[in-house]
Formats: sequence, structure tokens, C-alpha cells
Amino acid sequence: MFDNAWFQGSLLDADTPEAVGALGDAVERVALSHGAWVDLRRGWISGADELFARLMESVPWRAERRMMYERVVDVPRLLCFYGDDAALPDPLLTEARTALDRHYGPELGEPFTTAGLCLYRDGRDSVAWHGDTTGRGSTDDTMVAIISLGTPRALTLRPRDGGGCTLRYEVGHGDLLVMGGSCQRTWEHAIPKSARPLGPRISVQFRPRGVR
Ligand SMILES: O=C(O)CCC(=O)C(=O)O
Ligand SMILES: [Fe+2]
Repeated sequence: MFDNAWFQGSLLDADTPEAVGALGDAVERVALSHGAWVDLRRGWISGADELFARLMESVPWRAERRMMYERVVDVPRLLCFYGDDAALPDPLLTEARTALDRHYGPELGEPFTTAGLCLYRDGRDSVAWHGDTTGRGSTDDTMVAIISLGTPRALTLRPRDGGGCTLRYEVGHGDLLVMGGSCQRTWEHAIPKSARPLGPRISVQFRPRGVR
């Protein structure tokens, strides 16, 4: 399906038992403008390369097509969406969601119920600037919690009003990044294409009901 040769497991990750780490004080919050924020917890999932390998095999990855400039084009990444309370494809993801609910529940006021999985096969796969505004994210503060597995890729963020600079987080190998507050409606995020030959990355995005 794609060239796996560039995927290199993290050296630190080799032989590490799979586990969901602590959150609490290990989470670093960066306040952005307009009431948006980003939380970062590096290496949240240990042994994440094993999880990556299982998801590569077990998830029914699908290509999507959409209209662009009056032509139907391939969306440059593979996808699989797990709707409200659908069984997740791996018990470690269920454990991760439970841990996210425990940590963020009091602040979010509701659980994470859906999981969007994306596979970026190489540096040519990407997602353009956008906010997750199909649902309530267009009007309400909310959270989108993203686990990154496999090859690190840049996740970039910029304010919609054009003020300020673009932020760039290299995320992979079990890192957790959470976008919160007004982030979906006042900021945009993207996974830019890379000219470098890069191995595959899987992104798991947990969202509350009605956020997409
Ligand atoms: O790949 C990622 O981490 C981000 C994906 C994303 O922004 C989306 O699917 O809405
Ligand atoms: Fe998004």
C-alpha cells in the first residue's frame, strides 16, 4: 500500500512495555490568544510503536474523495471514524480515552465519545488549514485530544485573524496534544506536506459528542 522503509521506531520506545502514562503535572499548557490553548504531554503512550503497528494492520483504512476545482480528487490521507461510543480498534485506545476523561472531564464537562483515525502514509499526505467546526466547535469552547503514533510530523497552528506567528509542534511516538478553549473557532491547524521522505504517522483524535 505504501513504502514502509522510512518508518523507524523510536529508540527509546524499543522494549518499553505498552502503557498510558500519567497526566496531571506532566501536562504542559500553553495559553494562546482569544481564549484558545494547547496542552502537550510528550511520550504519553509508552511502547507506542507497537500500538502503531497493530493499528496499521487492524484498522479498515479508507481513502476518501472530494470535489476540488470542479474535479474529484483523493483526500491525501487515509481515514477511519469511530462514532459515538463505538468499540475502538485497540484496548490501549480505550484505556487512553478513559484516562483523558478522568483528567479532562471536570474541565470539559462531558466525555470524549468519538475517535477519528488518520493515516499519513508519507510526507505527501497532509491536511490543509482548518478548524474542527463541522459541529459545535464552530460556536462552543471544546477540546480535541490527539494522540500521535509513528513518525513525528509537524502539527501547525495559527490564529484565524492573521495576527501572530505560526506555532509548530513535532508530534509522534505516543505524544498527546490537546487543543482546547476556543481553539477550533479562533485558530486553525494543519499537518503540512513535507518535501523530506518521511515514514507513516497515525493520528487518533478524540472529540466529545457533536464536535467534528
Ligand atoms: O493529524 C492530526 O493530528 C490532525 C488531524 C485533524 O486536524 C483533523 O482530522 O481534523
Ligand atoms: Fe482538525
